Amino acid sequence: KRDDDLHIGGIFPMEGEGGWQGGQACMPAAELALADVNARSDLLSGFKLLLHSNDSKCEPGLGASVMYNLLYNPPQKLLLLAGCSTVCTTVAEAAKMWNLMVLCYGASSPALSDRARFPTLFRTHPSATVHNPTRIKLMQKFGWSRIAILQQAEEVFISTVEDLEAHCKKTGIEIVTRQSFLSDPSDAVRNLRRQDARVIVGLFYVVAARRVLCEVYKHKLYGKSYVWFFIGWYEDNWFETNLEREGIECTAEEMREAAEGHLTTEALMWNQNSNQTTISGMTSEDFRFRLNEALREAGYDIDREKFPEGYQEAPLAYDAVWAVALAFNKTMEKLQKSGLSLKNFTYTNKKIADDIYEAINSTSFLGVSGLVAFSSQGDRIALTQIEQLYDNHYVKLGYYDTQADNLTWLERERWVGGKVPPDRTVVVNEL
Ligand SMILES: CC1(C)CO[C@@H](CC(=O)O)CN1
Repeated sequence: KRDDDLHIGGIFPMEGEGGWQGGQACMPAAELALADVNARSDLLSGFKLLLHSNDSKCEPGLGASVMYNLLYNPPQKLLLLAGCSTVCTTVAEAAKMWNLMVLCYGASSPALSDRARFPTLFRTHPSATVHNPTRIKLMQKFGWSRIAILQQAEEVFISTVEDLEAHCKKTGIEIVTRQSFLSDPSDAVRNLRRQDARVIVGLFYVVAARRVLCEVYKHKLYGKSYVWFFIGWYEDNWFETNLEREGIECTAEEMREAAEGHLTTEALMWNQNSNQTTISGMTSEDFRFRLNEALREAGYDIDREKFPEGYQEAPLAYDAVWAVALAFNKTMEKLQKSGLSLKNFTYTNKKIADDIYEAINSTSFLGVSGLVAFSSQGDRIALTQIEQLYDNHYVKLGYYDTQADNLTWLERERWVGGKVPPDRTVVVNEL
């Protein structure tokens, strides 16, 4: 039987200047998944899944024009894959006009968790708010009920802080001060000292993080009386690189001293149980091996750690294609009962769109990024990981499963002063 083709559009940030150019590793990962699902005789039998890709440079404007090209040029597309929060916002807001599902493999903005604005959006990349229940869990574990927030004035951090404040209200954690800055954090950090902040959650991109850390050093807002929560997806030695280039006035030694002991939270994007076989038949380490092969062929010097952007998120793109293939497979079976197939889909056919929506909404499989399942708002349900920096390297402290409220703790934490820093000045009454 001639192979019929099912077409999907792919919008990948590849060669842009700003933002996240994660398509560099995510597009090869998506192509690996495409080859794998098409090789499966038990999936989409009689059909081949084809991906038509273009570069958005992580620019919403270019992303929109790429989307229109994909939609107004044959063959008709059944669904769109996209990356970058800004591009996903634009694409997902428009896609509903064509009854198209949008699967985002690289979008962390909390604003996307909005079914009113984005009725057809799903994402294998967790929202930035996934860190918040983990932060709260750690505060409760260490008895911190008085915290401060320091954030960069960027949309993703503003909406993450709003979600964190809601969690704090619910759990009786007092926020003594919330300081924000555009690009120079010096006043904000000085205000933290004035408010006697001791447990501080920091939300900013990595360049701003280096500026913050140097101010923290200058104001001595570190050491045995302070606990900092930073974001865990900066590169490992972020606090001692690019200091000259970015005009950081602290030395690498001073930055290391200020960074000692800080905690980080991040969403898990690679299945931790590296010998667990996933739906593709691979373990996440098998996937890493094949991805590295593909990236070497694309010219990246993997063996000298020259990874392309998006390497961390590559499993999310790989699993996004599997989620599409499984959803299409489920939809085909359903349509077959009424003598139809996905070939009957048109941009005005809401009925088939609803079938595809329902199929994605009920997704649940073990991918290379872990269990793939979505919340009612289309958000990826993900585990988070907690690490601590000491002796200049990150040590895994544990994992948190928000759904099950289950904290796996490895008892490896170490505190500069030898005990858990208190969240406020402790007055010792001389007896
Ligand atoms: C963890 C990170 C770096 C957060 O930003 C995502 C990109 C975006 O949200 O635009 C990619 N993954």
